[in-house]
Amino acid sequence: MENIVVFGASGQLGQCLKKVAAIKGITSIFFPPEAEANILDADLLGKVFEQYKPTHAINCAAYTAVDKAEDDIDLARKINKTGAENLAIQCKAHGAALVQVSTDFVFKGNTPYPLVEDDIAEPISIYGLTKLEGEQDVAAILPEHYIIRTSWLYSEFANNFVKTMLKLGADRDELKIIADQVGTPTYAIDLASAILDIIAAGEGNYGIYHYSNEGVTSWYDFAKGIFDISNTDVKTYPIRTSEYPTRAIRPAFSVMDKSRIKKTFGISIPYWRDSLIVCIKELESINKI
Ligand SMILES: NC(=O)C1=CN([C@@H]2O[C@H](COP(=O)(O)OP(=O)(O)OC[C@H]3O[C@@H](n4cnc5c(N)ncnc54)[C@H](OP(=O)(O)O)[C@@H]3O)[C@@H](O)[C@H]2O)C=CC1
Ligand SMILES: Cc1cn([C@H]2C[C@H](O)[C@@H](COP(=O)(O)OP(=O)(O)O[C@H]3O[C@@H](C)C(=O)[C@@H](O)[C@H]3O)O2)c(=O)[nH]c1=O
Repeated sequence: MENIVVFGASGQLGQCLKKVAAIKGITSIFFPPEAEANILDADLLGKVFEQYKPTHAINCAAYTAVDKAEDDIDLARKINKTGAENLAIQCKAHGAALVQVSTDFVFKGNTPYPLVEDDIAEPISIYGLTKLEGEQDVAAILPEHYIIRTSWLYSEFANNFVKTMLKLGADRDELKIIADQVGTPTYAIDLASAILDIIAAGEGNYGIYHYSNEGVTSWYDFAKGIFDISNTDVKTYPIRTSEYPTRAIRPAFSVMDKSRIKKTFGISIPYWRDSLIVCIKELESINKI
């Protein structure tokens, strides 16, 4: 019987896991708050593992402020690398497997094809680099790992591109959005469901996996989809990356090939626009209350 502990429980994916676990009727899953389960505090982690005796830990804790990380390297590295390493050490000591969530930003973003798990990771940002370091530490310490790289996460919870666009769309007459960065959005509820299904399968098959929704889009077309589905009336202009300077460089192309996760675990993945419709309906029903 699986016994799961989620770290980073109050973040976007942590909250999605809580919602999906309740829908699936999973009761042996625990969401200790950061004060009780800080991944930088080895003693605290030891106590959490003693208390819950997990068969699986899911690491949703991360430093995700991509631009800020460029100037906050030490903290980004502590959380994304050392925190992951701490969890892998605890899992090893207590016989648990670890789901380590990672990102498309470990790639440079210059391939002419969807990225497979064995493609060379060459991060171009501090966030991407520290996430890759976290992956490498986990893999070196703990063979019983699932490293799941995902991209462009959004949901009804926490901060994300969908919620930012809905807010900006309501406040402004026009928006300029990058059209030459291409990838795939991922509804964090779909990812949470896939993670819980992988754990429930209980068949090992450890390793690196790519997971996003199906399809390909740009940030511009993603925004157009958000405004179309939510009936938001705002003028949008497609722009180049060079016209929207940011502190961190982002990959131009980070579409991931999901064949491995689909084949290994028999997971079917929704098309990105279909999931976006579900999320916006969810947001609309929350806002009505
Ligand atoms: N968001 C995205 O677009 C994408 C995210 N990912 C990856 O998915 C995973 C989940 O991301 P998401 O849920 O969106 O991120 P969030 O930023 O929403 O959540 C991360 C959570 O980790 C918490 N945290 C930070 N430091 C610690 C710590 N020392 N101990 C315990 N918790 C801590 C944060 O708390 P606080 O807010 O207090 O700092 C926050 O609640 C991450 O691994 C991320 O790298 C991958 C691709 C895309
Ligand atoms: C707000 C805004 C953003 N953009 C662009 C900037 C950027 O290239 C893109 C997305 O911006 P954001 O800052 O919302 O997203 P960003 O933080 O870059 O998203 C990334 O987060 C990390 C955690 C990941 O792991 C990645 O997979 C990815 O989801 O949209 C515009 O072009 N116009 C705008 O008005």
